[in-house]
Amino acid sequence: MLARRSAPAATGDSADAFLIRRTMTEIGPVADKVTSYFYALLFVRHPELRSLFPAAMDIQRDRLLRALLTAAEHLDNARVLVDYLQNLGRGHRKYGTRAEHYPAVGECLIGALSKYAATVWNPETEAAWVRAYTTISQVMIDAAAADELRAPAWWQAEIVANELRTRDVAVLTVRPDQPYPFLAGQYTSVETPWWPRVWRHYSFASAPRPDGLLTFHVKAVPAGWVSNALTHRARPGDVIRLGPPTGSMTVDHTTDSGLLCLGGGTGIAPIKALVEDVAGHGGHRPVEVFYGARTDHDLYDIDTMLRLQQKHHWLSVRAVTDQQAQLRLPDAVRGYGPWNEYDAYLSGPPGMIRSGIDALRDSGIAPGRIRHDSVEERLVVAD
Ligand SMILES: NC(=O)C1=CN([C@@H]2O[C@H](COP(=O)(O)OP(=O)(O)OC[C@H]3O[C@@H](n4cnc5c(N)ncnc54)[C@H](O)[C@@H]3O)[C@@H](O)[C@H]2O)C=CC1
Repeated sequence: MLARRSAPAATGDSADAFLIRRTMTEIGPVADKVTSYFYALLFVRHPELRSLFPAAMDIQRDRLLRALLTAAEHLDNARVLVDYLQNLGRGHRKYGTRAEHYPAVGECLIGALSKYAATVWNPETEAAWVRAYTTISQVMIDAAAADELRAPAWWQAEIVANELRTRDVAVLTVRPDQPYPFLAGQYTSVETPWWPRVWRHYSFASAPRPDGLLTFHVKAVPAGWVSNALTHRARPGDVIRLGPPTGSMTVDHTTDSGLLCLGGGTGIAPIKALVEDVAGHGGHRPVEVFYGARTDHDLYDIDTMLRLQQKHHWLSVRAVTDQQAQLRLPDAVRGYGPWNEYDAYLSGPPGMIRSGIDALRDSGIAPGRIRHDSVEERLVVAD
């Protein structure tokens, strides 16, 4: 039990969850100020923690606070919360976060919240936040400690190839310095030597390979420091750092259901990994891939996908370009089917994921069978 369940029963929330949501409603309109004040407090009171964060804090934005608030929001949903926090705790090892840092963060979080939620702040609210933060941090600390026994905090990986496929999309191949176990469909965080402590997410573009190499598809986006460095600057021999693998967009090998996969732009990367994964398990199920891009030229991986289609009778690949179809990827999928016997996998820009979910539900796929990475996480994938 993560939070005490008592009144107020009207919302189904525990008393703590109610007080926490009330604080969050209050700070919602001034979240930017809360974030700035929180970091100001943290770095003034605990200057030794400054080196854990990137030099330019505008890149960091509100990631830490947002993670804490996401956790607080799910206070009454123990299963979701514990999974989320364990992942977060493991992921924090690569930043150099240690157990003794957590109380400092908690104290500054409460300092920032009490200042900006002053009208609803009282001793009960403060006590609720202290309880919630104590639980949150303990789950993270325990998960980090357990992970320490079985995996490094980060991996170093040497770039062995950087193949520019279009003006702004590169396919990177890297060799981790030690075995890197992951599942097809997952993603990781990447730090380049040029922007220390700035981490960005990328999906694995291949299923685990016998040679241990990993591949990523990176699109250089405007003002994207990491993506531009990886696309245009990284050369064979350069060494990047990788965080642990994460994400649940993986294939359920206990069933033989078909897979309906929508990959938009560089979102095709994990879809290609899923196809290889199905092939590696014998390919006893239909896989239908819809690969969307703005123009034909942007279908930078279509040759690979068509080669896979030629090789595997159970795989069908359809390219959909905005230009040619006059409609976007999710709408194109509505024209095929029926899909009600399929598990669906969505990967691409947040707008595509949102409208893709609607289109797939309309096509009769149960919500529980639609898999995609968190849109919020994905918002920081590309920059
Ligand atoms: N590099 C990687 O490993 C991964 C990247 N991603 C995400 O995929 C995205 C790829 O960006 P780009 O290549 O620039 O893709 P893009 O913006 O060119 O869009 C690709 C496709 O998505 C469709 N689409 C875009 N916005 C849509 C909307 N609002 N509604 C419906 N359909 C829409 C378009 O029709 C197009 O077919 C980024 O957001 C990135 O974060 C996702 C997973 C893995």
